[in-house]
Amino acid sequence: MAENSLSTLNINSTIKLNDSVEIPCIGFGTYLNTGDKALHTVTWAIQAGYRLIDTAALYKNEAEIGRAIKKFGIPRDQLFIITKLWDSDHGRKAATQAFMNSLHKLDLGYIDMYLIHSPNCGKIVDTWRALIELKAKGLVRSIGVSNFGVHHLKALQSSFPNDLPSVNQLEITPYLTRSDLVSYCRHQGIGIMAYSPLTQGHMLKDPPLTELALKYNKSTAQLLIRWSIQSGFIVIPKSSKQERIKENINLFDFEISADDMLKLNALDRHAVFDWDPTEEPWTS
Ligand SMILES: NC(=O)C1=CN([C@@H]2O[C@H](COP(=O)(O)OP(=O)(O)OC[C@H]3O[C@@H](n4cnc5c(N)ncnc54)[C@H](OP(=O)(O)O)[C@@H]3O)[C@@H](O)[C@H]2O)C=CC1
Ligand SMILES: O=C1CO[C@H](CO)[C@@H](O)[C@@H]1O
Repeated sequence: MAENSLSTLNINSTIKLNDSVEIPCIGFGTYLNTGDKALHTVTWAIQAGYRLIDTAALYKNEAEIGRAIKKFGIPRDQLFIITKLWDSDHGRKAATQAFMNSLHKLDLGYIDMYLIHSPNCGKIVDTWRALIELKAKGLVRSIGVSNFGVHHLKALQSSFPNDLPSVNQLEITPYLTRSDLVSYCRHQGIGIMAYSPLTQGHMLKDPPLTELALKYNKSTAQLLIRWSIQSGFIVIPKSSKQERIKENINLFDFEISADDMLKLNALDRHAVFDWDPTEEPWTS
């Protein structure tokens, strides 16, 4: 996937995936936003203009997210809902059942994208077959993976050469650019979705970042999210606070220069702040 054309980027920009599904370039992450917090934050996110919501069975907030969306009353086809299959639910039957549970909890008619949360389970081939069937039945529009390394993708491709994942959701930031994996995904036409784009807060006061943010009169959080979008990634920042939720999508009025993109890329130090299953062995 090519880098985004800057002049055309706006809050409604989408990326066309290898299955022709159009996905918003920015979405709202929801890990740790549970119960009432999930209800309020998703409402604030939709009000602020987010149209993609990222959840997972693991996050235990699917029902609240579905309720918030229905209460808001936005037409279903204006939203893009992602949820994920957890590691304990692999295999054809278990994966199908887990999907149906998520579908039931969200209660939004269909799911836009279903991801295998990680390759840590050992039954990927059977699981992927189940996802292909769910897509064929029209219950999910797009299927993909998360935390897959190049060896996992190659193994999956050898069994399913005509059914590649539409995306690979990965932890990616200027501090963790994963250039080999990103380049492999690009060559295969697999979209890249950047999670933990704010380094989970850890690097937001890093001097090179604060210096650049000052130059653009933006926060370091905005600079990191904009870096992701300009890199051609779909990006899913999370916050539990209304002001930050607004701040994190208010980034279509500036553009990071090519030189500054290089400076940001040079911050790479393979800094992982979440987990990293991309390194795990493939077991099918
Ligand atoms: N597939 C996978 O394995 C994974 C997927 N994800 C997905 O990606 C999403 C985002 O990643 P996540 O790990 O949550 O981390 P993020 O990098 O999005 O960072 C979230 C942290 O940054 C803080 N924060 C948010 N906005 C600002 C701001 N403007 N200024 C200062 N601090 C800010 C938040 O605090 P506060 O809430 O107090 O604002 C929170 O502590 C997840 O919620 C989840 O949906 C994440 C990890 C793994
Ligand atoms: O999606 C996720 C999967 O699990 C991780 C921890 O084990 C979480 O941090 C994360 O948000």
